Amino acid sequence: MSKVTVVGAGNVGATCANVLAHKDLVNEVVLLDIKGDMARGKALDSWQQAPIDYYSTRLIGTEDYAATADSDIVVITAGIPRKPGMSRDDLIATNAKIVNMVSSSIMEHSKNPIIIVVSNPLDVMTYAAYKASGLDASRVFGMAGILDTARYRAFLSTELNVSPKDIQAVLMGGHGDTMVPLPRYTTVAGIPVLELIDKDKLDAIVERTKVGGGELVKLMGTSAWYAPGAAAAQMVESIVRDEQRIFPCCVRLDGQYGINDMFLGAPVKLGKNGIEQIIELQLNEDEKALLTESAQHVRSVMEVFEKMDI
Ligand SMILES: NC(=O)c1ccc[n+]([C@@H]2O[C@H](COP(=O)([O-])OP(=O)(O)OC[C@H]3O[C@@H](n4cnc5c(N)ncnc54)[C@H](O)[C@@H]3O)[C@@H](O)[C@H]2O)c1
Ligand SMILES: O=C(O)C[C@H](O)C(=O)O
Repeated sequence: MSKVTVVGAGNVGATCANVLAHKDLVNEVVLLDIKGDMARGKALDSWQQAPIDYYSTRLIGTEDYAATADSDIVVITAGIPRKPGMSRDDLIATNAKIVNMVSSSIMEHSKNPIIIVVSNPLDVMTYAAYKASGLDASRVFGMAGILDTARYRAFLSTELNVSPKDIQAVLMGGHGDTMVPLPRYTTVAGIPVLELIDKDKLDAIVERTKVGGGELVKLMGTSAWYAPGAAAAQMVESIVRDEQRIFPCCVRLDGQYGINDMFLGAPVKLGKNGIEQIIELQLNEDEKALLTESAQHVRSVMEVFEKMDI
């Protein structure tokens, strides 16, 4: 694979492009934005970092989809972020149109790319990109779970005073306050987390994780970008290197977990073909109930999307 396009040269997109360049994975990263000069400026700035940080990935900034031709992977970060007091779902009216238009424009220039959606509301925007692109569901998926578990792992790392490198976790459901962190599947260097932390402290961390995006929106007046940009780049890396890594991603469920025809967070294997496998965990009744509640919420936002005149 030789070419990745990142659409949206704002906070998340520019960070993702910069992290990708540092990984030296591909020949070219195209950064596209309706603000062409902003995209050109950020691409040039990142390219001028190459002699300092030693990478060869060329960065091109543009507003012209012709420059995205034959992209292997496209990361969509175009769209507005939320402000304090807003939910991610409040972004749907603006972002559905943007994601729809971006996905169609990408398909005019690339035959069979893999699309990773970042724009919010994530689960429904991934569905929008799937519909507009006409690609197989294994090639259209969303970034959320890596970010949400990273927050959960970071909070646990602070509480337990252990390296975040040693904390493994998985999380399911929609990318919103109904997300489902799974303590039963959380380990610290192989030790079940419940052997290391009191249940009430763990419950507090789970609750903080669920509103982790909102915590940052309150602090900054806009949403996060360092961890989100790096999370999307990590997905690209697993695909380009065909690593077959297992991450929670927003994927189309087709009967798995008893859920049909909707995009929702679940653990998957990521490789050169995109989603190589959806992993079905043996959830207990409580976990299943939380997942059902989360799916119902995403379904209600999907219904809003279906009624929109795009
Ligand atoms: N999935 C996640 O976990 C996650 C994490 C962080 C942010 N997000 C979402 O990502 C999106 C971007 O966030 P941000 O902080 O980078 O916002 P931002 O405002 O910094 O950047 C968005 C960029 O999109 C561009 N844009 C708008 N319409 C466009 C179009 N039609 N074509 C091309 N570019 C267009 C804007 O010009 C802007 O530069 C938001 O919707 C945000 O909610 C999702
Ligand atoms: O919280 C947001 O609005 C952005 C993103 O979904 C996040 O979780 O950081």
